[in-house]
Amino acid sequence: MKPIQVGLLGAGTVGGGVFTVLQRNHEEIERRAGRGIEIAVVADLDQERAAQIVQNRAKIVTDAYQVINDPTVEVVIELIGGYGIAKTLVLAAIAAGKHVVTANKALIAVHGNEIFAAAREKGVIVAFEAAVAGGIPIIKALREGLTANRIEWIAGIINGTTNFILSEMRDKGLDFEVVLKEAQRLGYAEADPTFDIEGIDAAHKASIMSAIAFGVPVQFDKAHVEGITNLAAIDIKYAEELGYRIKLLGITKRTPDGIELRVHPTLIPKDRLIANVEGAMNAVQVFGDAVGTTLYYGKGAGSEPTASAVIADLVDVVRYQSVPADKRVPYLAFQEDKVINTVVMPIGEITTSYYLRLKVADETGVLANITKILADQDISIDALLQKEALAGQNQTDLIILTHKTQEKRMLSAIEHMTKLPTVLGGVIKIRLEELS
Ligand SMILES: NC(=O)c1ccc[n+]([C@@H]2O[C@H](COP(=O)([O-])OP(=O)(O)OC[C@H]3O[C@@H](n4cnc5c(N)ncnc54)[C@H](O)[C@@H]3O)[C@@H](O)[C@H]2O)c1
Ligand SMILES: N[C@@H](CCO)C(=O)O
Ligand code: NA
Repeated sequence: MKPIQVGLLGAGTVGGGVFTVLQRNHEEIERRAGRGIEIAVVADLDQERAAQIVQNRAKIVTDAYQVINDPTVEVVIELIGGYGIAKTLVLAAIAAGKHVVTANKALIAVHGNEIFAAAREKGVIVAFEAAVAGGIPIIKALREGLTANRIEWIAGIINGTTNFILSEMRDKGLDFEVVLKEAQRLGYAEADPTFDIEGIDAAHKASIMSAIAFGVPVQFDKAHVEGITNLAAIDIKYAEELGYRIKLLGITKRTPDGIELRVHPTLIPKDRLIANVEGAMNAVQVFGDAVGTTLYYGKGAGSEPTASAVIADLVDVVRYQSVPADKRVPYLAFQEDKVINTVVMPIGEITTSYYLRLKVADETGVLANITKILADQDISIDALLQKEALAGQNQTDLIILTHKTQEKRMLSAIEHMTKLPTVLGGVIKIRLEELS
């Protein structure tokens, strides 16, 4: 049988990996798929770079529509990125009746509902394993492997760039900017690295996982997003002293009042496996009612790890293209007419524990005032660390860990604390999750 003909849009970091891995493992891949896979035509605006990557293994064109409209092309891989032209091209490919494989989490998170609706109409597959946690088969795990479970929550380190930055800053004392440049050089960072450092990329991925876990539409616009740019080195240090590590987590939880969907720096107990995921590595922890906790670990970025997921999707297309559309695993794991519009709770409504850092005057009665404010909001203290005042200074750092409370109660307590004359400056608040 003739190999399935694939068209590639965007021959960059990931596209290069797809060529390399397909070539190196073509025998194994064909034995698994039951049919060869051949990238026949590639579109890239940067002809020079594309030529270096493609190395005469496929025809190269500049115009993406030449790929989409090529009658021999059955599957289009979209590796351009972003939700601008990529959206137009993916919808055009679907309209032309092509199956689509994409690594583009921004596109799926923002326009996924529209794209899946168009694909359903045309009966084509849209596969996006590479979009969440790169090479880790987390989409497959959530959609298929865990399908017996009522999933309760997911928490993941799903952005390699920020995990790399946090690890290098902590271990080597390197500056934020230096580490970010290195992440860019290694090909981990997004075209616009603010997507990484401001938590947007992680929120894209968390929104996709949330939809698949809970049978809700993709709701990136409802996610609460905080990145790592306001995180101070001193908080990483104090967290360590208290037995915690700070990670940028993407979290989604089922609660009786709705779904929590949030990305922010989070304290995690140091002895949790996920707390020890370092460098650009990713890990996703999923709690299902039947299976309990499961953990998925691996490379979430980089050329070949991401290509691993793209090619797995290509193999799925080969295997399932002849299966009638309504008999395939649904795009978002739940049957389309069973997707429910469960509310995503505003951040004030969520419940979690907290780390607080206050700069306080080194005077008697300071602590009593602060603990009273917390008690008034019904917030219970779990641990307290008061640093010794430096010689000649009559101010000191006070660190408080609380038990779980509602965010709006905490915000109210912080407002009251800030008004105390003995609390100097703002109160730093970082959320804390036990993940057990
Ligand atoms: N790099 C990673 O580790 C990684 C991991 C997971 C997912 N992704 C996702 O994979 C996608 C590709 O990432 P990448 O790192 O390979 O990007 P890249 O910037 O290395 O490659 C993108 C390529 O697309 C080309 N391009 C841009 N506009 C085009 C157009 N209109 N027509 C044709 N080609 C065009 C560019 O010239 C470039 O060669 C993105 O969606 C990214 O978020 C990347
Ligand atoms: N910029 C992303 C690439 C993988 O999606 C990261 O750093 O994880
Ligand atoms: Na993946």
